[in-house]
Amino acid sequence: MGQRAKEKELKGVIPGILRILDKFSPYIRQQKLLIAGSFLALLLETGLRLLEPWPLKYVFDYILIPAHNNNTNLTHTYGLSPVVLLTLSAVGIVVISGVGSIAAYISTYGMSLAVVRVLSTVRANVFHHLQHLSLSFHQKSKSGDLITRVTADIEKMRTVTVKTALPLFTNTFSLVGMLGIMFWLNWELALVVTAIFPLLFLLTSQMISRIRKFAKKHRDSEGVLAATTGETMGAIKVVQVLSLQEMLHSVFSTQNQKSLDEAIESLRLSAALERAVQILMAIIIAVVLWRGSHVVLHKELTPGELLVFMTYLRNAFEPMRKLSNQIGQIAKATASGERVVEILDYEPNVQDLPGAKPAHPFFGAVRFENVFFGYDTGKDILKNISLTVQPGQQIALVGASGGGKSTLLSLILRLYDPEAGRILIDGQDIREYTLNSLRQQISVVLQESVLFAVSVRENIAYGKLGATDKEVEKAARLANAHEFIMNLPQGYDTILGDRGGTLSGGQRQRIAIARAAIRQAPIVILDEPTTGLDKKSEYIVNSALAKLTEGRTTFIISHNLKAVENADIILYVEGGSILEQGTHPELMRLGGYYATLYQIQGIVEPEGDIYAVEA
Ligand SMILES: Nc1ncnc2c1ncn2[C@@H]1O[C@H](COP(=O)(O)OP(=O)(O)OP(=O)(O)O)[C@@H](O)[C@H]1O
Repeated sequence: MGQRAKEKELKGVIPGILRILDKFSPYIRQQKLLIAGSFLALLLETGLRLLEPWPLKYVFDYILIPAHNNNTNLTHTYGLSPVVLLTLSAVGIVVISGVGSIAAYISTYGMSLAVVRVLSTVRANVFHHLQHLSLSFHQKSKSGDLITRVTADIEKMRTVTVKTALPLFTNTFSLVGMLGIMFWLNWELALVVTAIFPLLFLLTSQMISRIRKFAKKHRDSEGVLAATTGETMGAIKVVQVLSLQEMLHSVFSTQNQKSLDEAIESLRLSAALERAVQILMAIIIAVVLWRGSHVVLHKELTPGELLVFMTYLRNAFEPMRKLSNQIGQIAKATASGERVVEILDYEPNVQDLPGAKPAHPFFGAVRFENVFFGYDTGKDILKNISLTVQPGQQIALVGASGGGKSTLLSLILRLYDPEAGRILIDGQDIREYTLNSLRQQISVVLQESVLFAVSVRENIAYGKLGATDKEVEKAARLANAHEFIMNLPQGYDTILGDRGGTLSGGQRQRIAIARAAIRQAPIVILDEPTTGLDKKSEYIVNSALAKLTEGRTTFIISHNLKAVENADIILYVEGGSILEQGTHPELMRLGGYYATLYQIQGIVEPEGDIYAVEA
């Protein structure tokens, strides 16, 4: 492999680290005092580490060797008697090691604290950012994978930075110091030692990018595993009903094996690199010992100095041996970090425009002007939609499945922005309002309302943050939910199961209506809110909805034409266009799509039955 190719491989990790540092720099800057203090302690620790072998040198050169040579007349050295020198050296060993340990403690603790603080801020920000990313991003992402990025990937970065990167940083510092002193003692021997660096560089650069590649694959596979687990657990009822357990188990096992294979490959590469470095180091030690002994015999170096040299080499050896493993770990953490940065790099495509202002309390006039929209570019789902709605009007959207009804209403909430045309509320383009102030004035009840695994009270109060208990109860009464809530084990304080799984469909809808009602929003969106309910539940939910929507601009999607025949405007939507528009009598007179559908429903469903077939 050519030198250029090797450089290219190393380039993967270093820019990765730089990208991560750059993205995290605002959070790192918040900890600058702590980092600076820990760095000073690190300098002191390094200095003392370099001093460690020197007492031995003095004992060897000035006491032991002369004594060994039968020099009974030991001279004073530096004006000190041999006993004082010996005592000072012994005390020196303890003091150097003691103070060095305190400095090491301060630097390790300080740096670790800074890392933990930075990463916990990063994690909180990633979570915040994720919540603000547009629906289009979330619809394309796997939630399990996103969870892994927020949890396991950040945790990986934390452990590796604290346990690996910081010690590596410290070791690199002392290595530089040791090399400086080695050159000062004997440049020839020091050159032999430095000869190892290009070799080390070649070896590690060759392996590092492969380790990183497998680590990234492994992390991605872990994300896929988490996604499969999340998806399966989230839909466990469907899985059991359809007996999908064995099929999903086999999918999971394949993914699991793939993830393990990648993990093993990156472990194997790390281990191979570590052993190779170990052999390299043994060769260097042998050469230095061989050559160093000659130098001592030629009196160019004292035996004590060779001892210092060898001690440095041994001290350097350990970190260097670990270096390969550490670099492997750092490569893995870099892969994790890049996955986190990937999220932070996503810009929400629906966000507050510059100059957006908080909306005034809406009257509820809504206007679509030649609106075009598609989820994927080049494929229009909505085509040239124009519509005018007066405050307080009830608008029903009916038509075939997949015609674009839900999409049309999601544009009012700015879950997506139109590709062409505009939507106005009270005469002003909704993009000129801040997102929050726009959405706060729209209440939504969907077909399957999602409840959170918190108390009933909190679930309702999520509709208006800071709502009082009185407001919650009032909303629940309006939604015909108060009675059944009071019959729950802890009333309003009953904690619901995941996604409200402990309640019936009708009860969930009524809590969702209470959540919508507490907002007292001037615009209400109902997307098939009674689908899937039995007759009795439907009746109760419908009466709650009637109270919720009274006097408010209301958009309702329904497949049951009888349920919406009293609407002020009925829109027949198909293929992304409004094909017919008017009141029930007008559309019946027209004798078009609506009238045909209405008649079909009347034939299939006996008169008065509020159930309807899907169009
Ligand atoms: N997130 C999405 N990404 C890509 N295409 C989508 C997405 N959501 C909906 N679509 C497509 O857009 C079209 C309109 O869907 P939409 O849900 O608005 O129809 P609908 O009239 O509300 O249908 P239904 O009555 O079944 O709810 C469909 O062809 C659908 O497949």
